[in-house]
Amino acid sequence: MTVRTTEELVGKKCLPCEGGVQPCSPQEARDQLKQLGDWRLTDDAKRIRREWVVENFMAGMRFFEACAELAEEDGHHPDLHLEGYRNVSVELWTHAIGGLSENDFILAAKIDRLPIELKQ
Ligand SMILES: C[C@H](O)[C@H](O)[C@H]1CNC2=NC(N)=NC(=O)C2=N1
Repeated sequence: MTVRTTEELVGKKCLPCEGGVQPCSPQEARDQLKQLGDWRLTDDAKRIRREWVVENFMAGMRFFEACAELAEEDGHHPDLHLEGYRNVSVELWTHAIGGLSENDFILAAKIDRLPIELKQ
């Protein structure tokens, strides 16, 4: 997988993924993550995850709504978690291949640009 800048990723659209392609390697993922916000590679190297603390529960739900609109637009969907009423985390992986593809980094770059009401 070619490492792309945030600008390049934001300018791309997720491609339908029907499986049959190799997930990107942990090293490729780590190299690509350097271009993004505070995303971490999960221990199994199959997903990327970012966390935020938002102002309140509804701020979390508004952020999820914005993520959902992105996902529907791109046809690629995050795992969304809202725990302890203000702890938001988003996980991205490509289900069809059981690991990471460029789609995940495209969506992460776009999520990084969404408005979010962080806890003051
Ligand atoms: C055809 C289309 O690519 C699939 O239905 C999409 C839908 N959204 C998806 N989202 C994620 N995260 N992984 C997938 O493999 C996936 N597949």
